[in-house]
Amino acid sequence: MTSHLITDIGELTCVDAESRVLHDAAVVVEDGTIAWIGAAADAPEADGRTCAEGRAVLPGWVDPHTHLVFDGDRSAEFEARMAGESYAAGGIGVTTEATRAASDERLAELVRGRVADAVAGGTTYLETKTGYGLTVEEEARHARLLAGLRAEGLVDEVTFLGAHLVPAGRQAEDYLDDVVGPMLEAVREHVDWVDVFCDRGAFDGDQTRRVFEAGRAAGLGLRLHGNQIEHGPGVAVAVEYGAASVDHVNHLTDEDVAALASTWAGWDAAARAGEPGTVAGCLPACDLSTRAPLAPGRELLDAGVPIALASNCNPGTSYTTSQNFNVGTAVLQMHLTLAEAIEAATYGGALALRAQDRVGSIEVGKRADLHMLDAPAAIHLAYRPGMPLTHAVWRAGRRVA
Ligand SMILES: N=CN[C@@H](CCC(=O)O)C(=O)O
Ligand SMILES: [Zn+2]
Repeated sequence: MTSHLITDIGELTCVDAESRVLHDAAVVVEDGTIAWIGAAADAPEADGRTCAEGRAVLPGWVDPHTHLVFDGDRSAEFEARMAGESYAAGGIGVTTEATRAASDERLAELVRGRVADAVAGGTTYLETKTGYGLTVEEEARHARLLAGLRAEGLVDEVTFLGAHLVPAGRQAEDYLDDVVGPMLEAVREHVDWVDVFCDRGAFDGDQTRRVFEAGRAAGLGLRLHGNQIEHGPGVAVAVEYGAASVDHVNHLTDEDVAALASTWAGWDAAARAGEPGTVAGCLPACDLSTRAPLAPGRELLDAGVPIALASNCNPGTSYTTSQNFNVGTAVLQMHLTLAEAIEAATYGGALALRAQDRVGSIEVGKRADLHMLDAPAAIHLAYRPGMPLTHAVWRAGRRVA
């Protein structure tokens, strides 16, 4: 057994059920797991030692929503949007064409680079998706690539998003026959989740139900892109099927918020036990990049709906993996407290991936995923937006940045 002591931590944000923030603290990691937390003065001896010199430490970010398998450039589309164009789902087809043309080696190199960027920004637990293949062969190729990276420990959860867009030249129902049939069959062994883009220009409520039925029957967890472009059935379908998360949530009615809150009736937040409901995934970088109204994170929290902050890294709507940026923006623009924003980007993401018993907080027995800032307090994430504040990152106790 090897142990490592991280000591002289100026501010330790645990994100545990009591929301403890310790000062002059220390953490001991043993074989990749958090073994001890307490006052630096009381810390036990360990084989190795890192002195934080008063810096702040928090859990590594959990990013429960990314699309990292893509090639091609859509900066012109972004520029047109900044000149007044609206975001439309059709851009997915542009990336699909470029991604299909990329070799396995090139795609793997691109994904590895994006994961490295995420880790360098403090992310230690990451979900990512297919969705720019949109044929049986291509979706299977992307799912295989991601499963390989998961086996290497580079990504943590893999999602099948064959229902991202109806590809050019296909009819929706005919394409969905593939998605719920041979495509699902081909990706099944490589993926953990199934996702659907339920919105204008993509799939409607009944089409989403069809994919959910098939995904559930195949043993996959359910997640959804919904209520991004306009108000629609996304949240209602996510609630109906007990999806782990519904992400974007820019256009919500009071009924949507109440329906999401109702899914948490079996969850004891104080004990962090019971049956978790549907997490609302808020994507501030995406909202800014599409000039959409920021997701109503404040209202959702006030209504009792746990939220997650995710990067949604993709070439169309959110070309960033920076959770530091999202946390700063959530405080500055979404009116979350710092504690709420950090929890949403750590424990909230873990809940959205049903990984809350393993990651998302600094507690004895959890995986030692730690993020040290080059700052004495985590509020610097909002106080100094855009600054390179990540100083060191440990994933399962191993220093990765
Ligand atoms: N909205 C659906 N999918 C992505 C965008 C995909 C794209 O435009 O390439 C998203 O989550 O924002
Ligand atoms: Zn997305």
